[in-house]
Amino acid sequence: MDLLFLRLDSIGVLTVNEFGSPLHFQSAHLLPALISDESYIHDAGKPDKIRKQLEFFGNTQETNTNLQAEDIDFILTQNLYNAPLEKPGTQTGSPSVPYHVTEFFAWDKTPLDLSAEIEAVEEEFARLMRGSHSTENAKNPPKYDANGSLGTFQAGSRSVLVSVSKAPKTIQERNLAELAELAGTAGLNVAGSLIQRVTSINPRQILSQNKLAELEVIALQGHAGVIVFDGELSPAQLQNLAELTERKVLDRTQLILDIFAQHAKTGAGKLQVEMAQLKYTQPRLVGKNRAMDRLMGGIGGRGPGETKLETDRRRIKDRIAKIKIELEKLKKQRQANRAKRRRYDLPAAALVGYTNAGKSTLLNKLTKSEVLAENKLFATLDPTTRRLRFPEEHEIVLADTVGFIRDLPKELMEAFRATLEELNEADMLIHVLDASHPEMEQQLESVEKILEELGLSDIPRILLLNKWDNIPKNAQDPLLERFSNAFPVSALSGFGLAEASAFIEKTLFSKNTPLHE
Ligand SMILES: Nc1nc2c(ncn2[C@@H]2O[C@H](COP(=O)(O)OP(=O)(O)OP(=O)(O)O)[C@@H](O)[C@H]2O)c(=O)[nH]1
Ligand SMILES: [Mg+2]
Repeated sequence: MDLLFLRLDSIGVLTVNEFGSPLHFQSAHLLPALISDESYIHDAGKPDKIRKQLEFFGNTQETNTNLQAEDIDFILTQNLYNAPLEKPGTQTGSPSVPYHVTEFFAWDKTPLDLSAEIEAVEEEFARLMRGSHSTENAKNPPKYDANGSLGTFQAGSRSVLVSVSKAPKTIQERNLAELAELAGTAGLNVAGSLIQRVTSINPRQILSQNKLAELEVIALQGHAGVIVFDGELSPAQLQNLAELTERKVLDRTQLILDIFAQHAKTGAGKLQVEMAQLKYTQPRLVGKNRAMDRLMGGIGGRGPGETKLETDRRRIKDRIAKIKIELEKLKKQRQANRAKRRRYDLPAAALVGYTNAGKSTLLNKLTKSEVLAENKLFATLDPTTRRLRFPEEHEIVLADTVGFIRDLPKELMEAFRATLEELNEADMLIHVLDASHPEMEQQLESVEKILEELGLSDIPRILLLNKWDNIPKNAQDPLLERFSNAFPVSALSGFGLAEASAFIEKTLFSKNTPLHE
């Protein structure tokens, strides 16, 4: 840990006799880790050796490394030991741990030429870290990245996912599974994960020193340049992390914002996402600025970093003001479009639901169109409307909308309120639920909560249990009993759509339901 955090080239231990004369010497340095997934297989024989080594040095735990018993266990279970421990002094071609410990030398036989070895190791580090975090900024300068920790990352970057929460481990695991999907959609590879259950969240320090050390080791092993936290990091937490790790730190909100930025197609969509990103970045720049104040204080000047931050902040403010005006214009346009539609007096239905539930697939199937539908979160960002013709000359406008997600970041909620405003005008909401998803109950709940927050609970609604083709026969009846008003459908195969459409048509065209006031 000290090699890692204090950036030491090497740590050496010298034992002395009762008169203070040197006896033995042993040293250790970090290695560029080459860990494959298989190397996590536990080998019961070796951990004892590390324990013995630690015991040999007696007080190593307290004075040298602050290692707690818990950390040692962690290191042992993560197989942080290597072949050289067995045959001291020999370095195997592909080490399974990121450090190397030399053999014990009698002091008078110690070969103390470390510099050549360190130089070689550093070269190797530089070579292996290419494509990891060290070159991230140089190749792809992020737009609003004033401190190296906010902003974009390169596609294909390796990441470690972290959950720190009061929730039980099973829930944290579930949330990390969704975070992994988000990370994959954003273009990150997942190299590892870390879960910590806490009794309360520290508003300044999201991870304890020990856990942060674990995280660094996992990231080092997995060559991960990006760390993604589930949930939202406060400016202070982010700032502290940025001081302690050189890796790019993202939280769930930033990840979602990034996906939105990648997927937005229309002018309005892009502006809305940019606005949300700016609003999220702004307070976090201020936070970092204070750290910079403190750092610069020592040499008594205002550093170039700070000046840059100030211009960055001013630019962000200007940009937000400009975007606001643009969005206002677009809103007027949309209102005009809606007014035009109303003149034709076509009833409107909107597809709503959790992201990836199958809304776009359903729109395509019902209206024989080809809007983008794919196995990605937030494939749809820009609302698309299509006409849907029923038998008997009945025609409606069907709108596809952006998918919902649990704990939708409030910046996004605000940004998309304008788009979702269209939902207010809908005469009917078609709630598409992925009935085959292991989290379907939670997804249903999230969607209903968001609909309520948007003030849409009163609009007539139909619930579709989509992806019915994925539901095993014996699970079908219990589902139909549980959701007695819902329609089982498959947007992919078309199963159940005739019944569902008939119900939609009846709701929209029955004389008793006033559609337009
Ligand atoms: N097996 C099965 N897969 C489906 C069905 N409907 C949709 N899918 C798949 O689910 C994935 C997501 O579908 P989309 O239509 O893009 O979902 P969406 O709700 O529009 O998602 P976002 O726009 O990302 O919020 C795609 O890979 C679809 O092929 C279905 O009835 N059965
Ligand atoms: Mg979609």
